[in-house]
Formats: sequence, structure tokens, C-alpha cells
Amino acid sequence: MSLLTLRDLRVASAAKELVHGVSFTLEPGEQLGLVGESGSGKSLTAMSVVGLLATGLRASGSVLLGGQEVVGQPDRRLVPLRGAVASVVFQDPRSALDPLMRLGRQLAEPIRRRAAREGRALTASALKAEQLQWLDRVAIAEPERILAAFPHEVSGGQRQRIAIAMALACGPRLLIADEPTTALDVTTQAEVLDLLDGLVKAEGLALLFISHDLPVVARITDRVIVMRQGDVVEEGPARRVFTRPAHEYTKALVGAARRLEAALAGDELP
Ligand SMILES: Nc1ncnc2c1ncn2[C@@H]1O[C@H](COP(=O)(O)OP(=O)(O)OP(=O)(O)O)[C@@H](O)[C@H]1O
Repeated sequence: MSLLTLRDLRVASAAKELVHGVSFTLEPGEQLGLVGESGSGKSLTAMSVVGLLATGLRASGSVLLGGQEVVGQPDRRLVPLRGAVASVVFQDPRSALDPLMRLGRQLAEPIRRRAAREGRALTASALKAEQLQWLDRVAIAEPERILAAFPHEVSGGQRQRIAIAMALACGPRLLIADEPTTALDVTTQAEVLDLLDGLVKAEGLALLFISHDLPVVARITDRVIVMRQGDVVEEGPARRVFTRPAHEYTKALVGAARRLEAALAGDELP
């Protein structure tokens, strides 16, 4: 059974429809990219998967996550799916972190929730060992200082690493990453992306990776869906979409990415 199946997902505000019927499936362990310019409906599609649309927005159609319908379900039905089946890493790690709580306490929460779900007793020393293990897996140096720190006392890259650790510590089968590196500087972007890619593959997780950056998506996903103004305009293997785009809009996205790469490399622009 597919881990995730969207059938004719539509998202509308009181004023208008914003996502016009998106359908796709995601298999366990598969990495899928969702690309498109700003405002194309990527985030609304992704947030519909976990039933986290803003007030005033309504989803219709069907989203089956881990075999359970998400659309139209009350929060109490969705809470058990969040973290256990799918968890989310957002563009700005501050949205996942409480500014007034030490990072160690925040990281302890998903570790405790997972242990409770799995019926494991967790002693204080076992909890500490798991916290340190997660910090190691997200390549955080000075783990003791970081555990005792508040979010504003660590760098943006470290905040995102902690947010990734928290998302994975829940033990999900699907990780949704919504522009997870956009808020970081270029060097940190590459490091965090490699980290995310490595962890997802090591854990055998499915990934729904959202970005406007087609080359990045092509690098870490198997398959790509291209969205424009609330519609899917192209879907296919990541390499093929990047090297031989079929739709005019995808051609424009690829062309823009190539021009940017050439400019950064100091080549002459075509
Ligand atoms: N709460 C809301 N109320 C009304 N319209 C919204 C709301 N959230 C998003 N929209 C609109 O829905 C459309 C799709 O938004 P969405 O956030 O999914 O785009 P996106 O492709 O993720 O863009 P970005 O890359 O900038 O995040 C946009 O036109 C946006 O303005």
C-alpha cells in the first residue's frame, strides 16, 4: 500500500480555489520533490497532507496518509498521525521551536512521545543518551552547551539541525521538508541539505521535499512534481525532468537555474 495518496486535492479560501486538484502517490522510502515558483501551491499541498491548513482554508478531495483519510477529519484523529507517520521540517526553524524553552527540553518531547508509543520505559539517563545520539546524528558539536541553550543562543544552521532532529526523533515514516534550507546562508544550506539527504536515506524514510530550486530537488529526490498556479504541470523522474523538461514552464525553470549556475561559476551568460 502507498504511504501517501492524494486524489484530486483542492484547497480553497473563502474567496477562491488555490490548489486545483492535485493527485499523486508516494511509496514507502521514496523521495519526491514538489517544485514551482512562489505561490504555486506547494506549501498548501504539503500542509494538507498533515491537516495543518491555516484557519479559513478548506481542503477537499482525498489525502490518505498511512491508510487514513486526512481531509475533513477532526484534529483528534490527525494528532496521532503527526510525528508517528509524518513530520514536518519548516523553512524557518523558529516555527518548530519554542523561544522560551531550552533546546534539551524541546528535543526530549519527541523522544518521550516515541518511547510512549512504542511502550518503552525511558529513564533519565536513557533520555539523555538519546538526546546526545540525535545531536550527534545531526552533527552538532558542543552538545552539552546546545542542550542547555535557548533557541536564540545558537546559530540558524544549528537551529535547523535541531528541528530536523526533533522531526526525526518522532520516528515518522514520511518527512515533509518545506524549503528547509532557504533561510540559511549558502554554505550552511549545502551542509544541511546533505545532512537531511543522508539521514532520510539511512532511515529509509519517504521524503516530500518542497523547493523552488529544481537542481537541488533533482539532486536528492527520485521523482519530481512541478506545480504552477495551483496546478500540476509536469511529473516524472527527477533526472529526466531536469535534463529534458517537457512543459514550457519547467523549461523556463530549468533555464533560469542553468543561467544562475553559469553566473555563479563566472561563465558568460547565453
Ligand atoms: N491562509 C491563506 N489565505 C489565503 N490565501 C493563501 C493562504 N495561504 C496561502 N495562500 C495563497 O495560496 C497560494 C499558494 O500558496 P503556497 O504557500 O502553497 O505557495 P508556495 O508554492 O508554497 O509558495 P512559496 O514558495 O512562496 O512558499 C498563494 O497565492 C498564496 O498567496
